[in-house]
Amino acid sequence: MAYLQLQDIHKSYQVDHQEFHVLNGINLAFERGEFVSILGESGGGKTTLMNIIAGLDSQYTGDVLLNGKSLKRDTAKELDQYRRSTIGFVFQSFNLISHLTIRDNVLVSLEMTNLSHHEQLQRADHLLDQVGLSDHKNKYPNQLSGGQKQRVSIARALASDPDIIIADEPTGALDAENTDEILQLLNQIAKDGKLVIAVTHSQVVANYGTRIVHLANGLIDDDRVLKPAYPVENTQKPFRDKVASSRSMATMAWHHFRYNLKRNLLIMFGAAIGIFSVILMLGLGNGTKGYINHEIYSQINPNTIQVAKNVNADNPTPKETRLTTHDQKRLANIAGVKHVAPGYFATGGGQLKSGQQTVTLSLLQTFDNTLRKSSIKAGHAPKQNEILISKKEAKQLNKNHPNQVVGQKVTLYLNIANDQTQAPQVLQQEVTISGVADSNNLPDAVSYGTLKAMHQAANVPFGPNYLAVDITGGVQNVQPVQNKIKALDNSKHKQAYQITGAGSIVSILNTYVNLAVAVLTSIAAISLLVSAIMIIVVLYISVSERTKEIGILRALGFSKGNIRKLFIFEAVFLGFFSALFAIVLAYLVEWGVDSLSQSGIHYHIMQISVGNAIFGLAISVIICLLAALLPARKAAKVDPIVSLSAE
Ligand SMILES: Nc1ncnc2c1ncn2[C@@H]1O[C@H](COP(=O)(O)OP(=O)(O)OP(=O)(O)O)[C@@H](O)[C@H]1O
Repeated sequence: MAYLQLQDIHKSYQVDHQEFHVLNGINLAFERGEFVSILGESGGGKTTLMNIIAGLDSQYTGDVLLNGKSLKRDTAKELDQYRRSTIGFVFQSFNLISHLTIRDNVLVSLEMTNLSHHEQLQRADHLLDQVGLSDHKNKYPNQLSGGQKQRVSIARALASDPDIIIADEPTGALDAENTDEILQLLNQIAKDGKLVIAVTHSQVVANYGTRIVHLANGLIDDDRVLKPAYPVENTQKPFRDKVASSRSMATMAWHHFRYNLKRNLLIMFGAAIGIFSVILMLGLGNGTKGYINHEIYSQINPNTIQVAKNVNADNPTPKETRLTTHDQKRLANIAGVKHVAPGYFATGGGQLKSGQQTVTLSLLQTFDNTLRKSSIKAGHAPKQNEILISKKEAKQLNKNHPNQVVGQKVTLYLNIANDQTQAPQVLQQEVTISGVADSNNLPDAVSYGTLKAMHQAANVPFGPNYLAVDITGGVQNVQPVQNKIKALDNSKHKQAYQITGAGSIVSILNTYVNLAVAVLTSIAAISLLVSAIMIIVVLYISVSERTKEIGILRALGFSKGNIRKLFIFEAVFLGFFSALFAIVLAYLVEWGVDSLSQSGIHYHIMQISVGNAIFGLAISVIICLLAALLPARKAAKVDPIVSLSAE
């Protein structure tokens, strides 16, 4: 049984609905140790036959047997494996990968072996030494002469220690001296026990080998043995072949990424703009939210909330809004509630009178923990028969020195509705101004005891119309407790209580800010779409530019999956570095904006979190991955025969 056998090979091409016969029944048998030259007229089908032997073309009739095993029924993966382990290619136009060094070109084949990286390097260096190129291993292909390039391609063909070397016009582009050197190398390969099949037009080349096969009209018309095949001693391979790992494909993609660095920098800059805008908007959202919360929380205590009775009526009577000790106990029993204090909010308003001056009070309530002591600019919190007033009202009493009103005696008039007599009534009490609040918007405040005494003195029923609920721990505990309070019901209402006071609007404000940030981020995200389209275009161009490289890799035994990964990895690098670029840019802008906002509003209005940066990175990589899917698929589908014959 011959080592390689071609049985009745027929091959035809369909051109304009016409069948064009190229091979009309080829029968040949080859042994290892032979150096066979295939001669024949141009267009006679020599390359077509080589592609069939190499497992690149499976659209033929007849069979190719290797050690008696048919290639015909092999799957695409099995044919990849056959090329990887059994076939080495030497092309007329060398077909080296231009962005890889000489050594890396040889290493490409070695990536598909089970040798360690160190052993791969050793073997690549040994092979380059064998072809006399050890001094050139760090050069790129365009820095070599034609003969040197062909020697690299021979070193690459030998890298995976294949049993068959297919050389298509190996000396076609070389002068006489280089031709002689290459023929000596090919002859040595045959002497080492491999089967060398060379397609040639040159009788000189043909005479160098051990056998000449002549092809005419798609048939073998002459098969001459010049000398016996070289003896084959050891056919045991020193290592095994394997599918190239993802790591190898990533390394290869990285080489190409670096080789095209200038172009990639421009693409990355374009892609980074979108990511940068998104990160910036998120940072601005954090800052704005933080600023609003900071402004509000510096005046009110977020850990104390005001809880009122839920009443449907538009003008509820005081009795309807009054909370009982039962309500107080119910709220105190909720997990996370530290303390519940009665509070009163004067819905009817009131006035302060001092001599001829009258100040209308916009808001009056009991001083409770919702109001921060730190918000008192002058004086102290109100005790019995004292009142804390806002800055605005203090200015009405003393325009030039508002803080000097502290200690001044005034008369407090309180408008109430007496729910026994159903008539409006005015309560009055002499009080001392205990302090001035550091804001125009904070309510005036008296102690609960003061209000209680005023009502009792006039014999009017009194009770809290809200409860100040202190919540343990940090601000994050507030929402869960609020939710629990909202879940409580009573005989009249599904929701027995409502949360009131300034604290309740913080979450509403935050919702608005979140909404605004989401809108701005979505607008910024449109530029991401533009980036994605740009990356798709760039990768498509890259696939077209690299069809030859894809063909070479497929001929060397890289699978379709490997080729897909090659492009996907390159896209991931693009996405990753674009995002890094965007993150650095965003932090620089944050630094600039913050120095301005610090001097203006004394607050970091731009707050890019690590989470925002990671989000930007993830989005960028995901977009590039998605953008790479179609081009990578196209690359994997490239027909190696077509791409290798491309000009
Ligand atoms: N994909 C294809 N579609 C149609 N015809 C093709 C295709 N590939 C090759 N042919 C034709 O098949 C014939 C054999 O081509 P092939 O390249 O095998 O010849 P060759 O003997 O290697 O020629 P040369 O010595 O000039 O390189 C040619 O006539 C060519 O035009």
